[in-house]
Amino acid sequence: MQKRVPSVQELPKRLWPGPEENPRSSRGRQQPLLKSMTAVQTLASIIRSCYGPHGRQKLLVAANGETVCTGHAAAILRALQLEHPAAQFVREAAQTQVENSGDGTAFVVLLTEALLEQAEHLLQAGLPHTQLREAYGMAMAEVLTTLPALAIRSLGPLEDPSWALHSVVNTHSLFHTNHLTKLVAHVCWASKGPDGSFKPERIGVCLLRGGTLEDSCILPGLAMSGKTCGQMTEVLTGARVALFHCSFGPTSLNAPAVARFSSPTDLANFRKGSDEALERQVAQLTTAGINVVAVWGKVDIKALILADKHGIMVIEAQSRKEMVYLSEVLGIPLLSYLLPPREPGKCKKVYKQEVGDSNAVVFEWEHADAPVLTLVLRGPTTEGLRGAQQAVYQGIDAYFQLCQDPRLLPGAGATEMALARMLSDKGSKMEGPNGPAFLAFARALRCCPKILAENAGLVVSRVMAQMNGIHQTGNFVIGVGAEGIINVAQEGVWDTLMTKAQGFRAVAEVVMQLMTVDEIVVARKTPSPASVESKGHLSSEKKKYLRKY
Ligand SMILES: Nc1ncnc2c1ncn2[C@@H]1O[C@H](COP(=O)(O)OP(=O)(O)OP(=O)(O)O)[C@@H](O)[C@H]1O
Repeated sequence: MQKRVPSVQELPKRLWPGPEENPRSSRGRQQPLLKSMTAVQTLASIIRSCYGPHGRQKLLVAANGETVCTGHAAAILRALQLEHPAAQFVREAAQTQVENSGDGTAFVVLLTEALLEQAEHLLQAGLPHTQLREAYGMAMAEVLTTLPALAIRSLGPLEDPSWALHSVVNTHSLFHTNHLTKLVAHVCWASKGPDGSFKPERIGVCLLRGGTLEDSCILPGLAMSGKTCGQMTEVLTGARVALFHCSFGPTSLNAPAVARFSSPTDLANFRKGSDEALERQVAQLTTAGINVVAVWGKVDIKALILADKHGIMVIEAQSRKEMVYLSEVLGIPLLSYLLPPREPGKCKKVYKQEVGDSNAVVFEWEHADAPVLTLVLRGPTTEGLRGAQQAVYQGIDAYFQLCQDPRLLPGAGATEMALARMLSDKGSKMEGPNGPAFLAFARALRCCPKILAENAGLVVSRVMAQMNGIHQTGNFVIGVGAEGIINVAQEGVWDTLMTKAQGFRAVAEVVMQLMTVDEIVVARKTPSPASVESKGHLSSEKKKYLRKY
């Protein structure tokens, strides 16, 4: 039977009657028309409590066993093992957002959910998919056109960026945020090239356990956590580096040979032989011009004595990630045998640096593309340091965005509220199905300030009513603070225009796509037809392996 499309006059009536007057409402609630609705709602319910500066943190244990305490949506999404394809799809969009702009992950997930919820409501009321998509597309275009007009501040080319980065760095950090924001601003500013260009890869971030976040500092070049082992603690000119992820000592225990001894002389000869081999290996490094060796593994005392004899500086690294990064910067491989690399990694100098009671090793280069500064983060726990590291990366990414487009929007939900007001004004004057769709879009946008208020423990209805009242007067710098509504311009809460615009585009793409899906069919790995047929259950097996959500 063909579905009847409601007339233009009929649709608004269907959208706003009481529950008893809407014959489809109760039926619709049991069976969502948008098949991705439940999965997206579940995903959003995980992220919701982390949104904004009063959001909660999650203690995550990733699949590799690494623990991190974070409120960053990107880290939470990364740790989730999602099975539902729609949830995976939303996660991918949110991850693309964070890869492109470093921020706005939660925004993408939460606004997607809110828009789908509103779309579901309109579909239940009988609005055809095609018309809904078209109207949502028009509303999104209005949002993207209006957005630049709301950007009332911009970062000057010679201005200290601390004020602009404060809310980005501050959102998920618990302590000493001013100090951290100042460090991020300083490191970004000072690493700019002579032509004023800014490259995030010119900044290193090093985590050093010990002290507090207040003890964090900036070092020149690339600093890594680790200690120098022998007498050589610095190479101040022409450093030639080799990197190893094996022990710095006799040939690895993984070697296939098994030594068999029948007398003490055999043992003495074997020892002499392996000592000679080790001496040859260290001498080979010197011949290849290596004078600095960084090792992700144990440092053997005999090998260290030989290294000292040959004037090689030996560094015992403490983080594999830092070794991988160093290998990328130097352009040399991480070797698993004690052999010289084909080409040594070159840098100007390498030296030991004490930071409080911890040790770091600094690499400095002369060429322009190498890291020029490292922000060294201090703190008592690795989990806390990882959270601070994420805040630092978000700050660096935000500065990168501001170098491309310096415009900033009022934060704390003020921009979303202003856009909602604009769409409501337009929608209420529109004829036909576009009107309800614009109003639904506006309701979805209000989810952002609503969640901020919820997470701050405020009375949501009161805050929203106050905010709405002031926005109606044309004052669009009113957002949600810790104790109620705030003037974001006075409080200095800003979001970058680029991040917000990219976020809206990402949401548009996901929502439009998910609205077209009428069924989600997942093909499971099927057993071979022979084995299934032999059991005589082909049809039921087929059903089992072709699962519908
Ligand atoms: N001090 C503050 N007071 C009020 N609102 C703030 C403050 N700092 C940040 N915000 C607001 O919090 C919102 C951003 O929250 P959050 O950082 O949790 O979301 P996100 O950027 O989408 O996600 P993520 O940072 O996890 O990628 C923005 O609207 C921002 O303006």
